[in-house]
Amino acid sequence: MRQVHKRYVHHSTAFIQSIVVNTKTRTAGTQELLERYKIKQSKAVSRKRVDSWPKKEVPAWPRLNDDFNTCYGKPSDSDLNKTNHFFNKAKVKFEWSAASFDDIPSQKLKNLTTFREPDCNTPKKQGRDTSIPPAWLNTLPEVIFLGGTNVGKSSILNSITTSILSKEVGSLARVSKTTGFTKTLNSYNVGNKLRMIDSPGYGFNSSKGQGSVTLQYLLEREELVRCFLLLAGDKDINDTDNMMIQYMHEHGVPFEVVFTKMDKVKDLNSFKRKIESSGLTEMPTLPRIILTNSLTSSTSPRRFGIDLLRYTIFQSCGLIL
Ligand SMILES: Nc1nc2c(ncn2[C@@H]2O[C@H](COP(=O)(O)OP(=O)(O)OP(=O)(O)O)[C@@H](O)[C@H]2O)c(=O)[nH]1
Ligand SMILES: [Mg+2]
Repeated sequence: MRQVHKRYVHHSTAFIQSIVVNTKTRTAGTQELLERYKIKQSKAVSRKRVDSWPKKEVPAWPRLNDDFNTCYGKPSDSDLNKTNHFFNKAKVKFEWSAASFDDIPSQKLKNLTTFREPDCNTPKKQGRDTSIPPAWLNTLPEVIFLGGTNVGKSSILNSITTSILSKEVGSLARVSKTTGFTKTLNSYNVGNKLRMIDSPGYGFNSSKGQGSVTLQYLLEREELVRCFLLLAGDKDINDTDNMMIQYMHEHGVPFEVVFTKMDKVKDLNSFKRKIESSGLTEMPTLPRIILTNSLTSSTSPRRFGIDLLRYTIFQSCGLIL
């Protein structure tokens, strides 16, 4: 019986069954062999199913992240792993909020040390503590998310700082359906290596003051290393977006373009035509074009493009070559 086990252990169920039928002797050993074979087969089938899931989950649009950025080449797996590891593990802290450029703590300090004349006659104000936490004053590279109101600036900040495996996005920056929700520049310290700045959007339900704080920040902030201009994938690029692109280009402000809400894009061909006719791919500064979704849905069940965005941020901060 032992020999039969050895000889037929790799044969098909039908063949083993035929032996059983032919001999008409359903011995305990053959039965056991059959059962084991069935279990092995069912495990192989379920393994196959698991392997084929991710492919089915990838919609067509994330592949455009390669097509639109051919001049940069694909980041290596090891670099992507390094950046993902950093953003997955880094402690992220909200630090300051600024309604005007001079409200930014380090700018406030600079102004105080530059312009304040010693005035011995004025008595010191009592009670109010105006000290700035030293942690807010350390110089770190900064990136800013810009774009129209409701385009998904606060959501992308949450998406970057949430583990890529998690479907639910964190709520560090406040997100709202109300257009024009973010009213100030808001700074988030990421692992004490860099700062990400959320900004008030331009366009509908924004104010002149919010626009000027952002523009002043773009021109004067020494710590700024890269802007990420967000455009909604499911909407047209409007005049204000074009003015912003022109403004950054003319003033030599380095920027990349991030398309958000790609999960809402129904016609990928017309999306491609939109990019081609926008002139973005012909700009001499060659902005990266990064396509993302911060919310998951049945058609985009994972958050795509976030790893490339994380990598680009990390690279622009000089944290990876
Ligand atoms: N479907 C989809 N919705 C998104 C995505 N990103 C953001 N949203 C939604 O868009 C709305 C606005 O998102 P916010 O992140 O608050 O946008 P914002 O640019 O910060 O808006 P303001 O602060 O008002 O300028 C919210 O209802 C988000 O849930 C996305 O990738 N896909
Ligand atoms: Mg916002």
